[in-house]
Amino acid sequence: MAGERAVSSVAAGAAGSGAAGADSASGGAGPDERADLPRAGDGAGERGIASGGPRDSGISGRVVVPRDRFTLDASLELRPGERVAIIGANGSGKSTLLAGLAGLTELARASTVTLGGHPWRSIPVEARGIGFIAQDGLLFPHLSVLDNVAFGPRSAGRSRRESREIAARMLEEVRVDHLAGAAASSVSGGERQRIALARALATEPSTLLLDEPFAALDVDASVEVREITAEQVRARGLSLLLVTHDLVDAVRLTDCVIVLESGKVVERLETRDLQRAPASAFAASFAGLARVPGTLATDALVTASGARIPLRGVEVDRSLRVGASALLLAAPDHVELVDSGRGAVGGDGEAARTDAGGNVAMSASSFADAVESLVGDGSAVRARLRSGLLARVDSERLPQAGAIVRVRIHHARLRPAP
Ligand SMILES: Nc1ncnc2c1ncn2[C@@H]1O[C@H](COP(=O)(O)OP(=O)(O)OP(=O)(O)O)[C@@H](O)[C@H]1O
Repeated sequence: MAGERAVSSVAAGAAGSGAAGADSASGGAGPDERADLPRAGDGAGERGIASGGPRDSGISGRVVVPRDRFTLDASLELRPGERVAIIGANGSGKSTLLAGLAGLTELARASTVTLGGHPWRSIPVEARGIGFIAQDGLLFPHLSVLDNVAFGPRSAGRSRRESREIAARMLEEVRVDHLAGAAASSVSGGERQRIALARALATEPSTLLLDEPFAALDVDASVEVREITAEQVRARGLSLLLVTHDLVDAVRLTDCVIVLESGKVVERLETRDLQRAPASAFAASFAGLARVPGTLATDALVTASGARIPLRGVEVDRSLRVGASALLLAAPDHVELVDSGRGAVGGDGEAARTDAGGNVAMSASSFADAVESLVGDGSAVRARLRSGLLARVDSERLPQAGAIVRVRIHHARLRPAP
């Protein structure tokens, strides 16, 4: 998206303030279709859009945008007040989806998006009640902080004095009122994102579109801006679409997560289920879980890439039958290297017994595996094991790649393979 954002910086700055973006410029419905809807310049901004109008209503339908390698074709359902995280690998189309809804990228004719039941194109951008914040804030560098925030209300037809009063109030709400007179080009990253939030809020949006708004900030600033954003979103009952690569953002700010893969929605789940029941590989890795394909060999043992993993500490889905393909989901913090064992993987000496049907039941709680590599995970080091599991490691006693180790799972889930 970088190129598009750069050329659209004025529109992006204005998107939070309701100025025309790409798709309104590209036409859309004729005058009759829009008769009951607010228009640019008809004073809608001064009165605010009446409740029950598009601003208060959900967004739903297909967003279609052709891209270089694929066509984004994402079905979306955002109910009023709902907060949704959009996650996916780099280049999966997350920013394209947001840019399309912000009016910064033209939607293809095949799109069927509606806002409150009205066709998207029939509603002028400034009447959609959408605020947009990009990773780098996109403030107008030649304006003061106050004038950046006043831009939206001013464009919507408010007087200069009124617009500045609104701006001052918004800056106070996000706790950067002391910067009102500063040049926008002189503020820090954290301040810039708060000002961008104030600017979006000054247009009284009902939906906020946030494209990795905390990603360029240092840890302290990102915590502060995230908390202020959460505060405002909740206090105002805003709907939210948040593009993020950060589990904390999703958990703190959203109720629901959609996963994009090559422009398609491949999974939608509640945020609280991210660490419990992610179906896609991306959602599992986003949640920090190892996702290990294996086979339920007995009712007490799963085999995975040569490792024979006892199911002690593992919650097994009731529908799984012996012999079925399964997925073991485990957070690295719940997988411990108990010592560097010896011998071949699988020949691990657990106390095993054979039941009447010839199935092997394991009584041991640990098993042998091999360290494939060490991987960084934020501030922690993890061991990637041959089975596919990730284990926490003591940074004072890092195992060697290739070492045979004993592993104990304290908590994990075993689900049917998708
Ligand atoms: N203006 C454009 N025209 C055509 N293709 C584009 C344009 N901008 C981006 N793309 C391509 O569209 C695809 C999706 O890009 P997009 O920026 O939406 O992905 P993303 O999921 O937001 O990625 P990231 O996580 O890296 O920000 C990529 O293949 C990208 O190269």
